[in-house]
Order: sequence, then C-alpha cells, then structure tokens
Amino acid sequence: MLSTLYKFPFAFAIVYYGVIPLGYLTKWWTTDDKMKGNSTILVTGGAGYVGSHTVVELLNNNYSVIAIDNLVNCYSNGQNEKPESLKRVEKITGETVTFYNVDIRDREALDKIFKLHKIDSVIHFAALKAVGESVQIPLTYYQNNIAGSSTLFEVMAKNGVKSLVFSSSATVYGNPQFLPITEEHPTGQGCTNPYGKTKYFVEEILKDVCASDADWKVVLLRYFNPVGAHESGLIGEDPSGVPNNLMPYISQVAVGRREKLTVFGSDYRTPDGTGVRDYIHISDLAVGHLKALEKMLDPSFASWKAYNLGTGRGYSVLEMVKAFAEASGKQIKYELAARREGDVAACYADATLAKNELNWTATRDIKDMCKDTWKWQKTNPKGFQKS
Ligand SMILES: NC(=O)c1ccc[n+]([C@@H]2O[C@H](COP(=O)([O-])OP(=O)(O)OC[C@H]3O[C@@H](n4cnc5c(N)ncnc54)[C@H](O)[C@@H]3O)[C@@H](O)[C@H]2O)c1
Ligand SMILES: CC(=O)N[C@H]1[C@@H](OP(=O)(O)OP(=O)(O)OC[C@H]2O[C@@H](n3ccc(=O)[nH]c3=O)[C@H](O)[C@@H]2O)O[C@H](CO)[C@H](O)[C@@H]1O
Repeated sequence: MLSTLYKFPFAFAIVYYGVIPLGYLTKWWTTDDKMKGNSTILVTGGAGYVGSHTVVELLNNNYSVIAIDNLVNCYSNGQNEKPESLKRVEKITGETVTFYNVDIRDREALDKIFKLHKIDSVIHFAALKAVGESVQIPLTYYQNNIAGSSTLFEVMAKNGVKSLVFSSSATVYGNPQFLPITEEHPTGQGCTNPYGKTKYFVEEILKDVCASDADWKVVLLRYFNPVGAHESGLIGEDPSGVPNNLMPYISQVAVGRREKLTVFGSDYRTPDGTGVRDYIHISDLAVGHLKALEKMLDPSFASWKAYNLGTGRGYSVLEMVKAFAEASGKQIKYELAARREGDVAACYADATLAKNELNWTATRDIKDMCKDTWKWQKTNPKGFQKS
C-alpha cells in the first residue's frame, strides 16, 4: 500500500482529500521532496508569525517544507486558499510551500501527510497563544495546545519520525528568581495562566517521551519577546483585534490605528520604572530553529535539551517607545497607567548556552527590530487583509 502511495500520490490525494486546490496537487506530482539538498521539515502553525518567518529561512537554506495550519489565527482568502502569509513567503523566496489546511488534533489527516511525504523532522509552532483569553477559556487551550501536541507526537512516533523542535516560551520560568535567566532556572512553578501552563506541560510530556524511547531527539526553544518583521516588509505580525503585546501596539499608534499607548506600570524597580523585556528580532529567532535542526543531526545529541533564544539585553517600555519613534519618525503618544496583572518587572535571557552549543546568537539590534516592524506596518496598515 505504501509503495503505491509514493508512486501515485496524485491519485491518493484525490481519493483521500476530495477537492484540493490544483496547486497543491501539482506540487505533490512534480516535486520530489528529496530533490532539494537538505531534509524535509513539517512545520505546524507554519502560516503564523514565527512559523512564516521560519519557513523563509528553511526555504532559503535548501530545506523542503510541508506547512500545516488550521487558519485559526492567520489570514486566508478562503478555506481552500493558501494563507496570505505563505503566499508572501513564496514571493520572498521564489520557492513553493506545500500547504495543508489541517488541525494538529486531526489524527487521520496528520497520518496521511506523514505517509505522503518522507518527513525528517517537525518544527511545532501550532498553538493558541493569548494569555488573557487562556484564562477565559482554559479548556480550549488545554485541548488545542496539549491534546493537539500529544496527537502530533503519537502520529510522529507511529511513522518513525522522532525529531522535533518545540516552540516554548520564557513564560515557563514564571516570575524570575534571578536575572539573567539561564536554562537552569526552575520551570513551571510560577506559570500563572493556562497558556503558560500548556508550554510547561508540553515540555514535560516531551521529556517523558524522550525518557521512554532513546530514539527521540527534542530541542525546546524558549523564546523571550519576538518582535519585528522580515526585512522585505512582506510578512510580519498580524494580531487580530486590539494587540495585547507592546510592539504591535506601538506600531499601530505610529500608523494612526490607535490613539495612544497605555504604559502598564511606571513604579517597577527598573531604571525608568517601566517593565523591562528581552526583545528579539523575529528573523534571528527563525534562524535559531535551523540551528536546532542542525544540532539534532550531531551524533552526540541525545534525548532533549532546552535553549533560551533572546539577546541577553533588556529594554524598558519607554526605551522601546523612543526607539520606535526614531525609526518611524512618528510621535508615539502614551500615558502612564497602573501595572497589568501578571506582569513581572524585568525578564531577560542568558543566551550563552545557545551561543556555545547551537552556534547561534542574535545579530539584529533594537534599531533593526523597530525599522523592520515599521516597514511592515506602514506598507500593510491592516495586516495581511488588504481592505
Ligand atoms: N509570538 C510570541 O511572542 C511567542 C512567544 C513565545 C512562544 N511562542 C510560541 O510560538 C508559537 C508560534 O507563535 P506565533 O506568534 O507564530 O503565533 P501565531 O498565532 O501567529 O501562529 C500559530 C499558528 O498556529 C495555527 N494553529 C493554532 N492551533 C492550531 C491547530 N490546532 N492546528 C493547526 N494549526 C493551528 C494558527 O492558525 C497560527 O497560524 C506558538 O506555539 C507560541 O505559543 C510565541
Ligand atoms: C503576561 C503576558 O501577556 N505574557 C506574554 C507576553 O509577555 P510580555 O508581557 O513580556 O510581552 P508584552 O509585549 O505583552 O509586554 C512587554 C512590556 O510592555 C508592557 N506593555 C505591553 C502592552 C501595552 O499595551 N502596554 C505596555 O506597557 C508590559 O507591561 C511589559 O512590561 O508576550 C510574550 C510574547 O511576546 C509571551 O507570549 C508572554 O507569555
């Protein structure tokens, strides 16, 4: 049966998927994943903010990419349309992205993809990520992020694919007990919201999976605060509704979509009283995933390992406002307000381990982060949706 599948992927696709946009079939029919130099990577949540930027780096580095996404948090012209972010990725790279509108909780659909393609590794981004929303609808978050991840891992194991990079977050460290935060910092204890807990729980699941089967290789990447956009200005962060995070809020003030920024807290024990974070350019973050894939090919790499991805340098809210005003030439109106519940005063990484073991270090500074965000925002004031 399997050999038939590989010989006749076209027919298989029609039988199992019914109506599929012709482009995808053409891709299956004409492109042998192995024709490219590097390996084939399944990217879950590939149409999202971090996913799309990582797909650019993968394609630029000769990997073949199979992207899946259920479109819950990305813009598409229709259920059978490739998401706009991935169309833009194709424009940037000149390469085609194979895309499936699939939910990671859909075991059968996932299994078919693993059987259609010879997948070498998985980069797992797909998740719901709004902290406030996760407090309102925790079961949805546990179902999507934990049950979804566990289904994905089961399908991977069944198909003999046991190499994974997981999108984790500095949120697993909770309220920092020391700064800068190293990977040795305790995790899980201070996770105060369901979203943060899902990151911690999935990390724990993966550690157990590695302990049970020595064939698994897992890299947990703990992101600090990803910001910025691809230097082309073609892809970037596209939050729906009012942005929760600082950088997209500032850029929407600059472009005139919002009147002013509310600065949450000016009485923290930080140099100017506002919260300090380790902002990292999204393209640097994306490169970190390629370094993680390379690391897992090292014969000495076994089981799992966690790495911080940050710059190691913290910036306050007011420093970010100033840097963005300089990059955009726009005045950023703001007002000082009370602290936001759940916020910590300061959080920044010790990224030495990633430097030493992944040969990765952030290369873009705060000016690049603001310049690229502004380029994306001013050329796409409404994000990917054109009108
Ligand atoms: N952006 C950040 O600030 C940040 C920080 C730390 C960690 N992370 C993690 O990085 C990953 C990517 O984040 P992002 O900022 O790109 O978010 P995003 O929402 O832009 O991308 C996630 C993508 O996953 C898709 N998705 C969600 N649930 C799915 C499901 N069940 N099946 C298939 N697709 C699904 C969404 O449609 C979306 O396109 C997430 O796991 C997130 O928790 C993000
Ligand atoms: C509690 C919370 O949401 N945590 C998430 C948020 O971390 P952070 O809270 O670190 O990121 P953020 O961008 O929401 O906030 C950064 C800093 O800006 C401040 N700020 C933010 C928005 C605003 O309108 N005004 C303002 O002053 C905020 O108080 C903090 O000091 O985002 C991260 C990704 O980037 C992770 O997803 C975290 O889990």
